Amino acid sequence: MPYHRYRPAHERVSLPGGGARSWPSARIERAPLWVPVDLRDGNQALAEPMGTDRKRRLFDLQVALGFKEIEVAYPSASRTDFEFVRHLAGAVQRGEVPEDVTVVVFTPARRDLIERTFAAIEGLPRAVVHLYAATAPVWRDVVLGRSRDEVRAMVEDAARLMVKLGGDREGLRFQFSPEVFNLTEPDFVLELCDALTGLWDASPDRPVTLNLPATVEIATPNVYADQIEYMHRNLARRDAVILSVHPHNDRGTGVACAELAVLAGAQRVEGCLFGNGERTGNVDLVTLALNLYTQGVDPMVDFSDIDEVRRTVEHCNRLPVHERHPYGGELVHTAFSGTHQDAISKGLDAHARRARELGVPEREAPWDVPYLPVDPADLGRSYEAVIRVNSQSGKGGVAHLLRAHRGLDLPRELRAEFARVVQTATDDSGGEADAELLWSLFESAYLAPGTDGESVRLADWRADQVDGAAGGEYRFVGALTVHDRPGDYEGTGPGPVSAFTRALAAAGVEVTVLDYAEHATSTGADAPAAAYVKCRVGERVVWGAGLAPATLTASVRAVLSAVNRAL
Ligand SMILES: CC(=O)SCCNC(=O)CCNC(=O)[C@H](O)C(C)(C)COP(=O)(O)OP(=O)(O)OC[C@H]1O[C@@H](n2cnc3c(N)ncnc32)[C@H](O)[C@@H]1OP(=O)(O)O
Ligand SMILES: CC(C)C(=O)C(=O)O
Ligand SMILES: [Mg+2]
Repeated sequence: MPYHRYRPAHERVSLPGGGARSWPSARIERAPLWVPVDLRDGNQALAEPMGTDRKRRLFDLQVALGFKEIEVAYPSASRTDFEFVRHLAGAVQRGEVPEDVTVVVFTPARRDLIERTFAAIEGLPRAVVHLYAATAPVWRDVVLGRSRDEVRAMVEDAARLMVKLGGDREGLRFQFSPEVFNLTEPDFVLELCDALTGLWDASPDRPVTLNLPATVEIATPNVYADQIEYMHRNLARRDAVILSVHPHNDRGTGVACAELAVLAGAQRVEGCLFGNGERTGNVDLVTLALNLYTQGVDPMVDFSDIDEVRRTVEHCNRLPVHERHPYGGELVHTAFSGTHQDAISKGLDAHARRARELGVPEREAPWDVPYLPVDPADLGRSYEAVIRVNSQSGKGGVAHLLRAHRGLDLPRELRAEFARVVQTATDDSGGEADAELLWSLFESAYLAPGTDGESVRLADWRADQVDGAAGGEYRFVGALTVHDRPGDYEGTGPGPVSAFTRALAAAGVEVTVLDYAEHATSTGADAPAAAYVKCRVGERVVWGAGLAPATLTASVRAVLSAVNRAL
């Protein structure tokens, strides 16, 4: 590959002065103003741009999520976009849009298109008109065919026209974007921006938004941060400027660029939900907002039902969101691998314990679960999808699913034994074992072992405490069929299980119970019981399990399960 055709960023952009920068040691302690541009920048990148219905649906979603400034259209681009702004003007007048929400419309620096833009916002009580012009050298030379002075004249003419068309209108503000800011000479951007804030008479009461796009990413995020900090420190009328950024994602570092830009002084970030947009997309506002959230900072937008947000965005864009997309992708809270599942399962248990100790609901307890940077429940996700089992999984994940879906809390050794059963099945199928499949594997391995011709069958049994016996001796009496030879047998022992093993011994089946556990499978007096026993049957050591309404029956079934598995 001819890499020598490309030049490193430092040969293409350089900052005057260099040196002092404060962003590396800054922290983000509050959310910037997020401005979704899905309905303009995102929309212009779709094969089938949105019509009024889809645009309105996305707009309503953005309002519901809490965005306060929303770029809604490029009204001079198409009838569809123009009509959408007219539609919104009607909606605002009918009181369908909250009063603290402002719409932004986008225009190039061309007289006819600016006039059309102002016609679109007629009757809107609050709006931002966003002017853009290409300012970077290659764009000046190749696209516009204008010198720096000519570009400045073009931008100033456009800005004056905007003042003429709406300068004294209450509720109207202006915004400027020097296109491909990150490739433009810093002194030229400064010159243009200062000219515009002067021409538009920016004041703290009526600030101008200066939006500095990384239209095409070309460098590592620290370079963008330096460029933003340079503007932050050198802009005139700084207190009358809302410093905004607009990263794209060509190098896959749009999120990093936006975060470093905020550290460097940006107050406003434009982007799209789940990162739709030109080429590799605009920066993803969902990721940015939730990155803040998971640092304990109020993101000022609400993603507590992230799947609904994703579905709506997918519907409106007619584009899928990748399964691995940060925070919102189908699979991002799911672990398939054994050691991750084990850690998550232990982490969730520890979290529940911590909440109990603190006396707070689990949703309020501090979050510290391995491999899960955010509590899926905070995003409206259930824990069910967190752990999924395939051939890469181990006992932790298998045990977690059986507990979550069937209330079975297997003893540690049994987990390992059953995990091997599951591993064989998933290796054979090459696929996933969902909760249903796990249950049927458990049933056939433990609850009905050898059903087609069980070696030992039990019918008509009872286990009673022997009256007056010291220490509460038990007698077990039952009809046992061993290798198709039926007979009535009995045995006594200090507990019902040992009494049963003696009856088995009388029938010729030597069983020693090595370990035993039992529990209710849910809460409540009627909860079915589960019992697990580890037995030596002849030369073999195996686990058995039993489920029944009563603990005693579950225990007897567990021994029988072990015996049949061994034989
Ligand atoms: C980085 C960004 O996202 S910028 C936004 C890009 N978005 C879009 O382009 C979507 C909507 N665009 C459109 O519908 C059309 O391009 C229109 C209606 C704006 C203009 O259409 P047309 O008049 O047919 O022009 P065309 O689409 O070919 O655009 C190129 C022209 O715009 C000029 N131009 C490009 N940017 C600007 C600007 N910011 N201000 C003024 N003129 C500009 C180019 O120099 C070129 O002019 P030329 O024809 O004299 O060489
Ligand atoms: C803000 C505008 C000009 C834009 O979409 C970009 O530069 O990417
Ligand atoms: Mg853009």
